[in-house]
Amino acid sequence: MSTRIAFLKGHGTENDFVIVPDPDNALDLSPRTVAALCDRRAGIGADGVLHVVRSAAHPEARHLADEAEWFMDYRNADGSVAEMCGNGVRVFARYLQRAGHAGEGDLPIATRGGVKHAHLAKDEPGAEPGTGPVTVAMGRAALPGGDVTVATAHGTAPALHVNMGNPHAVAFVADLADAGELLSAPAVTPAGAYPDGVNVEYVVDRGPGHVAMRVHERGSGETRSCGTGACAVAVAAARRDGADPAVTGSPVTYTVDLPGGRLVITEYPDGSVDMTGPAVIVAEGEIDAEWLAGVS
Ligand SMILES: N[C@@H](CCC[C@H](N)C(=O)O)C(=O)O
Repeated sequence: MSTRIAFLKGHGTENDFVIVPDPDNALDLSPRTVAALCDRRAGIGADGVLHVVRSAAHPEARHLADEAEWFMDYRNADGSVAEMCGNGVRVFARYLQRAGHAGEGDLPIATRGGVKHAHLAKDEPGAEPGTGPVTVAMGRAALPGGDVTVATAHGTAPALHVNMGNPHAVAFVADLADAGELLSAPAVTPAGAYPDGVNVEYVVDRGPGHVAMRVHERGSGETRSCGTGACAVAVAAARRDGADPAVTGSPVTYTVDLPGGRLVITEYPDGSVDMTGPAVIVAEGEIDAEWLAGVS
């Protein structure tokens, strides 16, 4: 009889995750293991893994344990590690709520990009419990400057370098189809602009304060949504539109439509960025430990 390991499946605007609760950090989630879990044919299938560990039990988060009880050990679908995942934080918060580790209201979550504060909204009257939107205080965007271009077989576009804890190149284009099929990562010039790789966003305007985007994620390919990407896009759009909350003293909000849904992003005069969107748990199950050992 094989041992079984609990998992859940969840998504935020269809950026989907295998959630692996492991409070004591007892599992060895190697890059191969993560890639096998995320495999959409031979595994469970997801854009990434949310490894749920107590901060005190993880060497990368121990120093944050006084601020946040839980550490989101996020991995991309290819097994690589990333600093932050915006949709992941919302889904992670929803999991903690469902598991009884958190209630409605504020919830600090440790990430490799520092502690992020999630806010689980009250459910609408009559709605299923645990279905309200989740807002995450994402911190400040950094715009290091420098000219960057992104290229696919379909063409080349100028892009803005934005860091939301993880790296992004944001390109405004005439049509989202201009990015082509995005089956492989767009080439970025200059080659050394992103030594650790980059997430690339293609953006079109939908109206005042309203954009739509596609994204090719580092380590996961084209996904149906990217929370940090939507924040990077909103900040890039605001600067392009001549709106800088630090200068005007007024917050700026952008609605960002993604293939998997809608996120609302607000940047405040102190530079902090909030992201609001849905977070859904769709299934719970058990991973066969023998299978996992075989693929690791
Ligand atoms: N989908 C995520 C971003 C996940 C990390 C990214 N692929 C990277 O390597 O930086 C989000 O919602 O932010």
